[in-house]
Amino acid sequence: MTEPFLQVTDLSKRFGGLKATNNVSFNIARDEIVGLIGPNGAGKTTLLRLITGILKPDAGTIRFKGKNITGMKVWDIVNLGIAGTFQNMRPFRRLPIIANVMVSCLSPRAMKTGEWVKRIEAKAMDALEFAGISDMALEKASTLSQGDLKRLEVARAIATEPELLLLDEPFGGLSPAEADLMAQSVKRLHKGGRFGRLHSEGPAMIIIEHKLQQLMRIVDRVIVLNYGEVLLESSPEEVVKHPAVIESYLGKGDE
Ligand SMILES: Nc1ncnc2c1ncn2[C@@H]1O[C@H](COP(=O)(O)OP(=O)(O)OP(=O)(O)O)[C@@H](O)[C@H]1O
Repeated sequence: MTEPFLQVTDLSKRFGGLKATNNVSFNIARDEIVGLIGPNGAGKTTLLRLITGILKPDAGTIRFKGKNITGMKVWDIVNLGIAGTFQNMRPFRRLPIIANVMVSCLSPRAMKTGEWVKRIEAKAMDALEFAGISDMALEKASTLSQGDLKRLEVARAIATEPELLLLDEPFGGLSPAEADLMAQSVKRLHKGGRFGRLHSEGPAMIIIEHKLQQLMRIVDRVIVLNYGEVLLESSPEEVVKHPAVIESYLGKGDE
């Protein structure tokens, strides 16, 4: 039997007495886009941070392409092909926006031997173009709005040419029209191909998002978290109909 692409088993993480992630198990297939939803504080961001190695779990395992990556360093996990964007965005604020993306292009995974700075710059520019902020490339990252910081994070993540992309609220801070465009771009990226000099293998994706309208249009499956546990795992159509989801999540309105 072939190993699942990503396999999370009995994952738990506590912060003091709080069980932020409680015995969470799920698999992701190579060709999937999966939505991760749930009320504020349900443990969504914690779960993605555990997968990328920013946080270490107290218990459980994470396997990627058959390899146990539990507790590995972030940089090593990036090099295996997992990249993420996170709410707590910390760019190099004094550097130009394009330099922030060039740093990602310099990861051993993304950089081909003998590549010249000009080529890396061109690749970073393509990533910025994909994210819709190439016109601001030479401005300092400190000048970016919240919404544009999000786009910078997307550009930085895709510049590593990941096989698994973890997006934390990619539509946050964007207007409905901008969110629609970003959703289309995300879907296009998932299909894979060339974006200028950037090659996309068509990454599998896990997307945290409160803007369900845009999210449900692009995902194959949805995992609903509540109090750190998996409440439900189903198709978008089933999830939006589920009484527990309507009560605990949709009832509060599609923000
Ligand atoms: N570093 C930390 N130290 C202590 N508590 C934390 C830490 N990170 C998260 N928590 C707590 O863990 C719980 C889960 O937080 P998390 O950010 O994962 O939820 P979330 O589902 O992503 O929420 P939101 O939709 O608001 O972003 C929350 O109660 C949060 O306060």
